[in-house]
Amino acid sequence: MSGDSTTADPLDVSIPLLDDEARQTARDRQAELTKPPGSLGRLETMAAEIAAMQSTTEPTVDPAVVVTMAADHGVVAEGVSAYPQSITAAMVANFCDGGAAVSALCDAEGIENVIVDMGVAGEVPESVVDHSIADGTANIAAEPAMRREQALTAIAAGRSVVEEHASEASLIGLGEMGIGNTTSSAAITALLTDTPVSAVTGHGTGIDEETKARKVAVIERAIETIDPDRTDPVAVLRSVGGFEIAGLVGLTLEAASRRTPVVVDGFIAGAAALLAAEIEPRVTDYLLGSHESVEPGHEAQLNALDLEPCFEYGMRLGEGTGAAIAVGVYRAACAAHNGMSTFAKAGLDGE
Ligand SMILES: O=C(O)c1ccc[n+]([C@@H]2O[C@H](COP(=O)([O-])O)[C@@H](O)[C@H]2O)c1
Ligand SMILES: Cc1cc2nc[nH]c2cc1C
Repeated sequence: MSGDSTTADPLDVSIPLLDDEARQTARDRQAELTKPPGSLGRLETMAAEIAAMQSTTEPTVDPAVVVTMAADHGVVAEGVSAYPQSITAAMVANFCDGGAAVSALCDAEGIENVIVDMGVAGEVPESVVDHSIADGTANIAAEPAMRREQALTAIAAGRSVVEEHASEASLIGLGEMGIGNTTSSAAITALLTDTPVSAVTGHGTGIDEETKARKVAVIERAIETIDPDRTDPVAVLRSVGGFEIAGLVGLTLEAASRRTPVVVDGFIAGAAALLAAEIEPRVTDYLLGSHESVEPGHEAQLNALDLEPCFEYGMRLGEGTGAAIAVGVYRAACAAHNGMSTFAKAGLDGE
């Protein structure tokens, strides 16, 4: 974002059109590479789409950065998660020690993992990027999660994270951590995809059926009581969202404005992507799929965003784990595209 992020309107974003010429050049090259046309399947399309996003003849994912944003949720007081709130801060410390799943996967893929505190209720290590808005959101069962001004500050913070920690990134993966955030994400998804709450609410960290029924009731009551204007994404975000979700909204908007592809992770990242797309629909041009989450509402998000997942491995962890794995897939697509020989060069053109 140009200028001072504290005074500029965080929703004011200009997203460039995809470069159709670069996409066509990439497709033409794919047809000349030493393989039967189309034989690399979706890897061919992936390379061409990244070329159109980056406006280049040599699409790349490197350097790749996964940003993991963390925050707490007041709604955990309603007993909607299988784990206590303190796990959020504990996992942030684990990210910093390199001991989390996302840490191991980022190490394996040569990805930088940036950890951001957007509103964790508890002590976090000093090495964490600090954009904490408050010690967790309010309980949406009783009141809106945050003030509108807090939502806007969090979006601005997400945008500044790109400038300050991922300005050189060729690709950014969305990651998050926050006990209770599947409740927020289900509420956002129900509101923005016009789907019944029961159809988009899942087992999160592993709750039983009784707890899931309570989770559905809590979300339904929150939506009924707060009754946000569904056509105003910031109203939806501030009513039932979370600080880490708001940060990811800003991150996504800013990355797209810089032609940087964004790999959407699971259900919570998907909720952030839905909100970003409501703010600026062209953001969807710059989104790439990762896995298909076990959370039932993920499918409604992927449909609304017209996003194809790369794999379905039964994952439901978040943190940016799916995005980190997907980087390897997109890297493979770019490597084949850039590194292969053509029929003419390799003397395979039948002469
Ligand atoms: O990414 C997903 O699809 C996903 C699905 C289920 C759970 N999670 C993670 O689990 C936490 C939220 O689960 P819960 O049950 O506390 O709402 C949060 O830290 C997420 O990163 C993530
Ligand atoms: C241990 C643990 C790790 C997580 N990572 C993302 N969400 C999580 C939830 C729990 C409970």
